[in-house]
Amino acid sequence: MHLDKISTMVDKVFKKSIIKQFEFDEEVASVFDDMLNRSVPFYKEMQRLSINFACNFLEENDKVYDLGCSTASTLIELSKHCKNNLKLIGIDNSSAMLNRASKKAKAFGVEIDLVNADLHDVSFDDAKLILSNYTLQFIRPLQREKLVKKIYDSLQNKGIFIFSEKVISSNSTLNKQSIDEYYEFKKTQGYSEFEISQKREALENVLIPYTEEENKKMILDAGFTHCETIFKWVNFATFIAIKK
Ligand SMILES: C[S@@+](CC[C@H](N)C(=O)[O-])C[C@H]1O[C@@H](n2cnc3c(N)ncnc32)[C@H](O)[C@@H]1O
Ligand SMILES: O=C(O)C(=O)C[C@]1(C(=O)O)C=C[C@@H](O)C=C1
Repeated sequence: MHLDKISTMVDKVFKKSIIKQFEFDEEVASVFDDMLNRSVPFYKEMQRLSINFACNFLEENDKVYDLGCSTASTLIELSKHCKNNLKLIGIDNSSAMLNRASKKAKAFGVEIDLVNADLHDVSFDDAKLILSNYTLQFIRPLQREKLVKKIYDSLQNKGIFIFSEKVISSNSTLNKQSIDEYYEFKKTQGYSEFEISQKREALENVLIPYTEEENKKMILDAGFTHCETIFKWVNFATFIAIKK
C-alpha cells in the first residue's frame, strides 16, 4: 500500500470563519497529510531528499528521532527506504496527530516508539540522526535556541540534524514578492483567497520564521561544525547540520 492512500480527507479547515489561533488539534490532524502536501511546496521532494541524505549516514540499529513527527509519514517512509534496521522515535505533543501516527505505523508494519510529549521536556539520547521538518518554526525564539542546543548535545559525534523551515528574507521587497509567490502556489493547490488569508491570520505569532542566515547562525552557535541548505523553494528551506 502507498502512504498517500491512507489519509484522503481534504483540508477545508479555513473555509469557514476562524477566530482562534492555529493549533494541531483534531480538526487539523484529520486532514493534515493533505494540508502539508498542498501547503508546503515540493513537500514530497523535500521528504525524499531528507530521507536519502539521512540514509547515507545511518548504520544498523542507529537511533533516529523525528521531532514534531505529526502523523509519522517521514519515519514510515524512512523505514521503507533505509536498508538498515533502525530504532525510530517520533515525538509530538498533539494526541490527535499521534493517534493517526499509531494507526499508520501499524498499517505499514513499521515499529515506531511514539512519545506524546513537549519537545522541551524530553531527551533525545544517543541519537545518530534527528529530523525535524517544519516544527522549529512553531517554537518560541528563545526556547528554539535552547532546543537546538539540546539537539546538538543529544547527537553522537558525527551525528546529523536534518530540518526544514518556512523562511523569510531580510530584504523587504524580496520578502513581499516571496509571500506573493507562495500565495500563488497555494491558489494552484485549490485554496481560495479567503482560506489563504484566514490561515495567515491564524498563524500570526504562532509560526515564527527566521531567515536562512538566522537558521544557520542558530545551528553554528549551538556547536554544529557545518550547516548547508540542501533544498529551497522561495520561502521553504531544508537544511542539514553535521556534528563533528
Ligand atoms: C508542521 S508539523 C510537522 C510536520 C511533520 N514533521 C511532517 O513532515 O510530516 C509540526 C508538528 O510539531 C508538533 N509540535 C509543535 N510544537 C511542539 C512542541 N513544543 N512539542 C512537541 N511537538 C510539537 C505539532 O503538534 C505538529 O504535529
Ligand atoms: O504558512 C502557511 O500558510 C502554511 O500553510 C505552512 C505550514 C507549515 O509550514 O507548517 C503551516 C501550518 C501547517 O502545519 C502546514 C503548513
